[in-house]
Amino acid sequence: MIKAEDFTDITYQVEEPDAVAVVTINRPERYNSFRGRTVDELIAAFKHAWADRRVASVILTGAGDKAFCAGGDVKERAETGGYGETEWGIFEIQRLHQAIREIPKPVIAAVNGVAVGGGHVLHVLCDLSIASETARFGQSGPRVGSFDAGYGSAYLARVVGEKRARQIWFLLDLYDAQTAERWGLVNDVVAPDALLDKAHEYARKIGSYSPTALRFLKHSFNADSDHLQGLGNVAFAGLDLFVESDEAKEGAAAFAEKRDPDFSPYR
Ligand SMILES: CC(C)(COP(=O)(O)OP(=O)(O)OC[C@H]1O[C@@H](n2cnc3c(N)ncnc32)[C@H](O)[C@@H]1OP(=O)(O)O)[C@@H](O)C(=O)NCCC(=O)NCCSC(=O)c1cc(O)c2ccccc2c1O
Repeated sequence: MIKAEDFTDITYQVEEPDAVAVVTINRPERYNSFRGRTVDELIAAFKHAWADRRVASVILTGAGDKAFCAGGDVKERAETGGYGETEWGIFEIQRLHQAIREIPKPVIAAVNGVAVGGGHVLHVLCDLSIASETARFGQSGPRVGSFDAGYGSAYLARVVGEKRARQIWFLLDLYDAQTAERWGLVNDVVAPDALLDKAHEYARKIGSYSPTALRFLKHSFNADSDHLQGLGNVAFAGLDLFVESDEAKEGAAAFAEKRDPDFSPYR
């Protein structure tokens, strides 16, 4: 497992007064999109936080004021056909989803900018989400030749309801923080410079409560939707094959070349 001092794509800090681990995706030049290395580091960070008795909750955020996370690094995918080197030679995004759900401590997303594609899925999987007033939310897979037919769609529908989830995935618009709050996609909306303070306020409260009670509650909330993991296994197996196709490659290439994709041959 990657040691915290070797992290290149994220930063990891334990802030003891609030008993919180702050995990920051640190690729602002790529809108904090993730490659394989980023995903490996995020998994390691959640394991560090899980094992550390000083930590009662985790804040997940992005560096800078533009992006929380723009999902998979589409430029890397367009250039290399994949998401780059990883520790085990596997792109372990599903393991990251599991780590966020299974760590027996609440995870708070502090959404500081765009949360799009796989980055939107990350915040949806967090236990709580706080948005900056400037945050924007949405999915983009069908525009760039991708989809998340596991938690990213089925669990999203539990959060916002079927119609809104289908709207998010079929229209691919971006929604502002106020709309996200109205839809129940985020718990709070605050001014950009108050975002981390609000996240720490949540963490401080959580840190004062019984960790065992919180652990049972988190597992209990999860139990009802844990079977979606199986759906995710099917979906990601399909996605691995789909991203190899000309149709999916057209989506990634169009994004990198700053043009509209032409999916008409694949109808
Ligand atoms: C995020 C945006 C809506 C922001 O739009 P805006 O107009 O504000 O900014 P720009 O478009 O000018 O972007 C600024 C700058 O950042 C670069 N950038 C943005 N997003 C990415 C990205 N995802 N990868 C790489 N680089 C990115 C952008 O190119 C600009 O750089 P310049 O050098 O040109 O200045 C908008 O940018 C946007 O729509 N971005 C793409 C969002 C997206 O499609 N994400 C990927 C979805 S697919 C995915 O997430 C995914 C997840 C998985 O878990 C998978 C698992 C297995 C296989 C595939 C998976 C997968 O595809």
